[in-house]
Amino acid sequence: MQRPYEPGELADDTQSLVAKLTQLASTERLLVALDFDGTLAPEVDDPQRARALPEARAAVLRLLDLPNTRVALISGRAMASLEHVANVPDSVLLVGSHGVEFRLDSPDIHLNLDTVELEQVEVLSEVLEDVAAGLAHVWVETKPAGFALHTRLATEKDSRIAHLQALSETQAEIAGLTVREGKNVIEFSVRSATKGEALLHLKEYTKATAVLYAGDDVTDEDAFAVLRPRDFGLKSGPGKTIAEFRVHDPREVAGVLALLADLRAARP
Ligand SMILES: O=P(O)(O)OC[C@H]1O[C@H](O[C@H]2O[C@H](CO)[C@@H](O)[C@H](O)[C@H]2O)[C@H](O)[C@@H](O)[C@@H]1O
Repeated sequence: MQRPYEPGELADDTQSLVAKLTQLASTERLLVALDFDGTLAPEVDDPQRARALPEARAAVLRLLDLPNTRVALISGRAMASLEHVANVPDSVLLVGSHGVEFRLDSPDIHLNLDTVELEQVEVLSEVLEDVAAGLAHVWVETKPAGFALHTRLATEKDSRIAHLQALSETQAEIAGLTVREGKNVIEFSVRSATKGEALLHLKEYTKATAVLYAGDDVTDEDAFAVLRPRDFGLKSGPGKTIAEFRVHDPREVAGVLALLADLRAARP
């Protein structure tokens, strides 16, 4: 088992990270918004088996208990899948399907696809299931307003074919489709929404005076893009980013969240 994270083990530029985190911790109303896969939970082959690291979960629960502090998860997962894998108290605000689905302080989740969208979902399903059927280890995950085509366990060649076929065949059938490329996945949605729009909505909803956003994938860049100078952007893992700070992996994300909880709990 890995030993617990110690402050001082953070990746690059620890001093400025701690200084900015200290400033963030003193804000009046704090929103901590977190991506799930690759940020709180290490990547695994079966999406339904992904779980937040125990230390990440513990830090989230500590933050949740602090006054004037809200915690949100903003994920590409469908809401039902996010609820299942995250298994967090109802007071955590949830955003699913990259900003298409919201679970705020009431249990109701409204989506209400119109007739055209419902037809598009059906066409998408047929096209993508067809692509997946012809290639080994390529499979389709269903979401309320679209689908994710997973290629994690496929060969590089099959993965390329899957992406090319899925892109050309879906776009030939449906105009204006939202397409998002992620880690070993390509996603198609009949509703357009971004994590940036979701974060702005949550910021307004919580009346937050400052925000921490942490994420690891390309779609998280939309959320980093709406952060203001007083906010805190944290990228988990490698890859191009506009986030101000970076750590190596979910374990280090958990370390940052634990330190934020310490700093916020200790503020006068
Ligand atoms: O926005 P996120 O919370 O990061 O969700 C992004 C996608 O996560 C899931 O897929 C990814 O994680 C899986 C589990 O580690 C992995 O097997 C897969 O290769 C990754 O792409 C989820 O299945 C997708 O629906 C999410 O959009």
